Amino acid sequence: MERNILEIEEDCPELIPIEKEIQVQPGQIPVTIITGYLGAGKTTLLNYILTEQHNKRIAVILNEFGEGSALEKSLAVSQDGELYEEWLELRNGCLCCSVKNNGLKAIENLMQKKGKFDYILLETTGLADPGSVASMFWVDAELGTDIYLDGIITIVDAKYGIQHLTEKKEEGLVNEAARQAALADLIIINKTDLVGQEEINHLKEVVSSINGCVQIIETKKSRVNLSDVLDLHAFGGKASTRLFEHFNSSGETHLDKAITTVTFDVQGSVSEENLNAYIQNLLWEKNIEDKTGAPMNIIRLKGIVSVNGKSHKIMIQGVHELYDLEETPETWKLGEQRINRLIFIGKNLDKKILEDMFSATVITERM
Ligand SMILES: Nc1nc2c(ncn2[C@@H]2O[C@H](COP(=O)(O)OP(=O)(O)OP(=O)(O)O)[C@@H](O)[C@H]2O)c(=O)[nH]1
Ligand SMILES: [Zn+2]
Repeated sequence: MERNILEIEEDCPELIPIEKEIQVQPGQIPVTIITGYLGAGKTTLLNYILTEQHNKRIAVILNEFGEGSALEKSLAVSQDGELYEEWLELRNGCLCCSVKNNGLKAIENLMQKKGKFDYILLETTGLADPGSVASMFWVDAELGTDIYLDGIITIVDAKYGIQHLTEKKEEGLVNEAARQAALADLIIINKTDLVGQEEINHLKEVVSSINGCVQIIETKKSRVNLSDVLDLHAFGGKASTRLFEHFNSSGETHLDKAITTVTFDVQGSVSEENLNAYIQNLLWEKNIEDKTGAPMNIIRLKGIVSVNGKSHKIMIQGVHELYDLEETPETWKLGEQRINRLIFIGKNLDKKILEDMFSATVITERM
């Protein structure tokens, strides 16, 4: 069954940042990961930002070694072996360098120029799993004191996006494009000059069927408003979030075997121990199965929960096997219903099973 996009948007609980800047450590620099399939327009976006006048000091790490593409670009880089380590200072205050790997080394080098920039944009290779890049910022404590992950932006080619997103892979292999869409906090449908509005709308439906809670914008030549792409605070990490009040999940999934989004609301307060066990069974043990016996595979997990005995709302953030329970600055108000809201994006998800198992972690109806 086809769902219309407006409906999907209404269905989605949004994680809305409040008091945006408050929790960020002074001096911590946000990093946004720019991902998207080969040739979707990542470098175009970053070049656009590098050449626009915007009064921001942005450090941009370009991936000039797009695997399987841009042969001449990679030749140019390899001619001068060290070139990719070199940071170029541009007239509009931006810094730029190009790298041939996932760019983390470049970030480490960049941190020696601390004070010269306020924001980092990192392009991944077209076939990269942005989740594993994002994970580095979580597990690398040293990086983590200097920078925080602001969000993952996925660029989708308006013309070839559907083909990339729906391409069948051999059993056990992931569809890279679909994974990139699943992990996105913002999706940019680029190259809209190449197709009609009807095709764009169809692509939006496919994108929404994978990631039901993502904001989507349309661009030509990756031209965006900077304010649309920066400071998303998608991981909340150091920022506080709350979930949007309206929430009517249909939780319907229609593309069999494909990546889908499941959301639900459960009332009460959970036991922290049981909650951890629930998440770990899902993310680590992968021993929770759908009705057909296929293990659920969670790519992205977000939520706000009420943990028994805690006055503050707790935020859950997960990417692949990594997850965090973090206390937000927001407290549960006196008499406020304690509603736990969860969003799962992944494969073989069964809403009823996920919800029932979550409900089993609830130990008090209210406090
Ligand atoms: N028609 C059209 N072409 C575009 C648009 N945006 C980018 N392109 C072209 O698409 C090609 C690929 O763009 P890039 O920005 O290099 O794509 P990328 O995602 O960085 O590619 P890789 O790093 O190789 O994966 C370039 O030739 C761009 O000029 C657009 O909106 N419309
Ligand atoms: Zn590129």
